[in-house]
Amino acid sequence: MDGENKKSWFSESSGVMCAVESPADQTPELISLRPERLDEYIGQKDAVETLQIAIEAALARNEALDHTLFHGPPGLGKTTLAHIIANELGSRLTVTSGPALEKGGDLLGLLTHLEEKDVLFVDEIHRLPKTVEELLYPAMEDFAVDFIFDKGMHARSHRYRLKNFVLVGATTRVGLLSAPLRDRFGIFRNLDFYEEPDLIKIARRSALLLNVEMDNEGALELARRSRGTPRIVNRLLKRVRDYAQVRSHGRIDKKTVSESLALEGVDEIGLTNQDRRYLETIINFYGGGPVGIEAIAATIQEESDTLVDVVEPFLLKIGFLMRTSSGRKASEAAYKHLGIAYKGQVGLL
Ligand SMILES: Nc1ncnc2c1ncn2[C@@H]1O[C@H](COP(=O)(O)OP(=O)(O)OP(=O)(O)O)[C@@H](O)[C@H]1O
Repeated sequence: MDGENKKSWFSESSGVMCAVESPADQTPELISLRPERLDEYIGQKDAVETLQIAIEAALARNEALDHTLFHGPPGLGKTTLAHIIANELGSRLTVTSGPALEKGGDLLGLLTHLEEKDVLFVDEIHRLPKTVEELLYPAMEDFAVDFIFDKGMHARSHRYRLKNFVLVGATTRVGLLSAPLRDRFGIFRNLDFYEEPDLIKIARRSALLLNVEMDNEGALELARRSRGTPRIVNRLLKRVRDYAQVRSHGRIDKKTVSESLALEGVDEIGLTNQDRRYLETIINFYGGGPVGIEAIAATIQEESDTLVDVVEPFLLKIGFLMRTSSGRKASEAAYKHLGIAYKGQVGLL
């Protein structure tokens, strides 16, 4: 395959779109803010150390890395780590996602194209259809897939050997993964929200790459408003950069961050209009809760999956939300932040 253009690849048989990248030919505009090596990756110390050891050992033994699963809220760096793993191994990366693999043939098309030690990244792996997931079991465990010909008493099976590839899975809902799939991952890491010092480092690194000047207070203010999430740091940084360029002197400081993010509806602790609407719904419509997620979703006309994956994890992390067996409840801290008088638990009034 040397010398061939390996940037993208389509499974013609199944029509599944996927991207294949080798370390040398990743599209620069897509990954410009993305760390490419483990030593550039900021934070998540335990996960990084586990990977460092596993990758070094696999390279020394000239073996494929164990299959690896990353779980945690969106935007914390799961996809970035999949790219880094491929870079560190010097392997090609094939990118797909659970919902894109509708039929067994879609997955087979990908698996049979993988070379020795290639990395297959499956995002949203919890959304793989059951039939496709079952094909993955022997592929992960024995590096083989079984084709069944004919039916009933004439049924015959043929085992097709695959190259020793590395599966990297990512999910925001680890609880939805079946036990057989979960158990086939040798490395299993949770990514948690980032602490302020790491978010500041990410903001500084991205500002440097975007060639924009930012002072210490500006970086701190941006970090505080980024919901512990690198993707949000980068997104807000681009908005602040625009604002600084057009309305200010081009330099990012505390004032430009506060003013520009106020326009975006992002408050001083990073809550967005959507977060506030979610909390206000629980408090104003449902007396503070407990209330079921479907009722909240219907009231604010949002997908319940979006609320569970995107909105709730950070509100739970900062203690504004409680998930009880009878439903969601807003905490006293949430009332205080929103400036609403707290009357204690409804049931106790
Ligand atoms: N540790 C990190 N250091 C620096 N930048 C990071 C780090 N983690 C993530 N980023 C930045 O945040 C962006 C989002 O990361 P990424 O796409 O890997 O998140 P994700 O967890 O895979 O999210 P999703 O599951 O929603 O795709 C990346 O483009 C990258 O620039």
